Amino acid sequence: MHYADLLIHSARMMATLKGHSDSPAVGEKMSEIGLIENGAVAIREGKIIAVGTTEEVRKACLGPETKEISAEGKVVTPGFVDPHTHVLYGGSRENELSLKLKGVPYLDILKQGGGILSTVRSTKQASDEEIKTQTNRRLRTMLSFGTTTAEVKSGYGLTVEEELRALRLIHELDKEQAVDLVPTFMGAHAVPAGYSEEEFTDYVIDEMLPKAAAEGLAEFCDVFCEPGVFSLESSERILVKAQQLNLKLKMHADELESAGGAELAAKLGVVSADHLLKVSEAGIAALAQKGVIAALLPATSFNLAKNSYAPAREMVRAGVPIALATDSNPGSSPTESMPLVLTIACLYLRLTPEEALAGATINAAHAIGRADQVGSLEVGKKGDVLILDIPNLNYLPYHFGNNPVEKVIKGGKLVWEAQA
Ligand SMILES: N=CN[C@@H](CCC(=O)O)C(=O)O
Ligand SMILES: [Zn+2]
Repeated sequence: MHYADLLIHSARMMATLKGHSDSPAVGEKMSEIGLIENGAVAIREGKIIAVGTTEEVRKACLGPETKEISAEGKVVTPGFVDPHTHVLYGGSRENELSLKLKGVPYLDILKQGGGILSTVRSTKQASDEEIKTQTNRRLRTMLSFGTTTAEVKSGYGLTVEEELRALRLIHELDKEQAVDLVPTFMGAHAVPAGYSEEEFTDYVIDEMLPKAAAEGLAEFCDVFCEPGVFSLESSERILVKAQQLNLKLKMHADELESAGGAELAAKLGVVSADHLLKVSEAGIAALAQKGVIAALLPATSFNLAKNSYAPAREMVRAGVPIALATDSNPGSSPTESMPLVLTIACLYLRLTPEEALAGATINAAHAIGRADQVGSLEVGKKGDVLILDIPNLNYLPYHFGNNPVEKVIKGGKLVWEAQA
């Protein structure tokens, strides 16, 4: 055994999330978070080389050059994985708050040329540098709230050039800052003026997807499948084409209306179906049967302020793997905070803190094809570790609206620390 570069020790409680890397945690297994009291984790050259009690890990890998960090009295977890974000954009949409408070529905704002289409305009107007500066600030906030890996979608371009630009910027940002980014192509995010849904679907299939795939710019393809945006039929056509181009699939499904989105997700065998507020019983059964991950976005439900949340308990009972994400975007979820998502997930999705943590780490890693690298504290994985300044796991969702993160370690390096 080699000596560690970094050894984090004496954690009052360390949640390793071990044992779920081959397949996502489902049902009762979502509560098995691999707790170790007085836990320690050792990292060398960016990767985890030992996990166990402080005594065991010190004995195995403490060397003369090893840097040590004490987590005494604190909780240690893997870095959060945020598997659904739209964090790359220009501008903001706080002007839509008053419309929302007057009761104007989200899709009506879009139909009037606002919503997503308003962000498409502000993104187009912004230079590459402006978009990167704004997105970097958001990514830094995500990091400060413990997110070490995040999926990021295009979808505020809606032309070939603008969608490719977004994907290129995601690649550049991935290299330039600490949060690891997984790029998703989402040209089918809204239908711009001047197109029918069918015409724009053809454009996505014939022009956008082949170019995005040819440049190797995206790992996943996602579609906003919702009556009034992209129908089941259009969504299926787009996703089938994406699959032919070797992209992995995701779907925004059954968010605002129950319309067979989950059933289509299961039929296509997508990696994750996201939102699912209005998923049908048959849809839940189909997701469970196909092992499709339900990526739930409770901060979006909270922010849409309609008292409507995904039926998470039914999904856990049915054996659907649950992941949690911020959905960070300028309209339906302008937040970067996974701890806030965990609180809303416990209070309104009725997940236990253990289930919520599994959803925000290992199952989230599965939802973006990274479970071999992140999402748990296990030998061989990236040294992405959080030290949370809380005495136990219940405290994480319990004390809401603040930041419980004391230190963020990414690839064995301290990349963020709370002010003393
Ligand atoms: N629902 C569709 N897309 C995003 C919202 C994007 C926006 O409003 O800008 C979502 O997942 O909530
Ligand atoms: Zn989304």
